[in-house]
Amino acid sequence: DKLDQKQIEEIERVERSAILNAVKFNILNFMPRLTKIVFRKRWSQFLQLLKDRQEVLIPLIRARKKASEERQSKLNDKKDDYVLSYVDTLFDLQLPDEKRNLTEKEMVSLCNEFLNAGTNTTSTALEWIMANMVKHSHIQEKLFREIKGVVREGQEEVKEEDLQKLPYLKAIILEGLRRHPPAHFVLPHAVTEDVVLDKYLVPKNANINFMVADMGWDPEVWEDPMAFKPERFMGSDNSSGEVFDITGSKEIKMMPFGVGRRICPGYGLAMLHLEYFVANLIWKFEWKAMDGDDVDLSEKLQFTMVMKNPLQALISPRFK
Ligand code: HEM
Repeated sequence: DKLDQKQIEEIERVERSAILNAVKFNILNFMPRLTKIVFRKRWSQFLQLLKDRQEVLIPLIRARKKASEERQSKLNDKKDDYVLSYVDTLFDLQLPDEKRNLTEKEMVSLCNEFLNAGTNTTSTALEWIMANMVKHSHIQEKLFREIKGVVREGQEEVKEEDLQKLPYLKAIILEGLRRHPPAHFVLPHAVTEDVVLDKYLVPKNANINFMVADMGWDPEVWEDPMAFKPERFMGSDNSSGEVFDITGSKEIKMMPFGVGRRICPGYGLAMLHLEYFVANLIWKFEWKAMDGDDVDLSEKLQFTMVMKNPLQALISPRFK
């Protein structure tokens, strides 16, 4: 909140270029000694990007550290309006094995992870869901009617507390995450000891990952998996009748946020954001395809799996 527009644009510039180059730089994770020679130019672009990012974020981290120290020295019994930020939680963190605090560069790396993991994923999911609202006008209409049944006449905004009364909205978000998970894989994991799984040996330290998208499209688990049908998450179509457990604590039918110990720590916030934004975008506007054009759902791998042709739609206010 306290940054000016120029600072925000600078952060956006360095974060955005990291995202746009993520796929290109991926190869540098493998055999750095070799790739430092073979991909010399790519390495120097990557190092420049890190430097740029550090130049933008380190002054902000230092300013925050100063503010938090000043506050500590003045602290008395009175409560103030200080809101603990993510970076505040990093200052006193001790690495248990090395018994040291984080370096500034490590903090930059973590802030970068948090900023990108918390924005790009949600905005990608939102675009896919809205694309499906444009493509399937009957689903959009059904959602609008559901909201109308809950939100009072003349109420400008769908409020956070209204969201829990909108099961069809929730079903649309879940279906969006199943059909178009922003991350087709989770972050790389590794096993800490040799494990035998289904007769296959997974050796200690081996890198493993999970095919998130394919799990959500498995025809043995999901009927007509490539169709966008929110109803599959509603009462009669959902045999247990329970709210779908996105954390996969009992069974894993899809895992757009990963599952277990390393599940996305932001999944609650992400679900809230998606429900809130989709509800309000549909409550306030009617969304239609351009000139009767169909919506192209082709994918492109960026940092997340984005729409190859970004969504274009005609939107008109519902209330004038
Ligand atoms: C629709 C939105 C989102 C999706 C689909 C998503 C998905 C994921 C996935 C698949 C992972 C990897 C899990 C694993 O390695 O097993 C992950 C990790 C992570 N997510 Fe999210 N995420 C979303 C939103 C958010 C938000 C809003 C935040 C923060 C406010 C966030 C912060 C993180 C962080 C920090 C990690 C790394 C955790 C770690 O290293 O263990 N994500 N997310």
